[in-house]
Amino acid sequence: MTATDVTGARTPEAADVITGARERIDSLDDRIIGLIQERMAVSAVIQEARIASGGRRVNLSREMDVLGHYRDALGKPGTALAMTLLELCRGRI
Ligand SMILES: C=C(O[C@@H]1C=C(C(=O)O)C=C[C@H]1O)C(=O)O
Repeated sequence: MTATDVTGARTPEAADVITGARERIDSLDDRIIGLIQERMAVSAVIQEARIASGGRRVNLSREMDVLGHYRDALGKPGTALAMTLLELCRGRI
């Protein structure tokens, strides 16, 4: 397969642009995944502390703030992204 086949570009120049930009996206995705894993670990510390103190794992008012933060920054899809992050961090409810 040529670079143009793999990228869907119709010229070698466009294929070069796409190949370079895809490398940046792959690197960004690795960093995003690392940040999500870090978020999961910090969230777990909070949940464990609350449960050990006799509280509940989930705190809905805080989750509303998190959802609002993502919605304000990213619009409606931000809410869906935040819901997925919350599920990753505290499991399904
Ligand atoms: C981390 C917390 O605990 C839970 C997980 C949250 C999160 O991952 O953002 C938010 C609220 C809680 O349901 C918290 O209360 O801050």
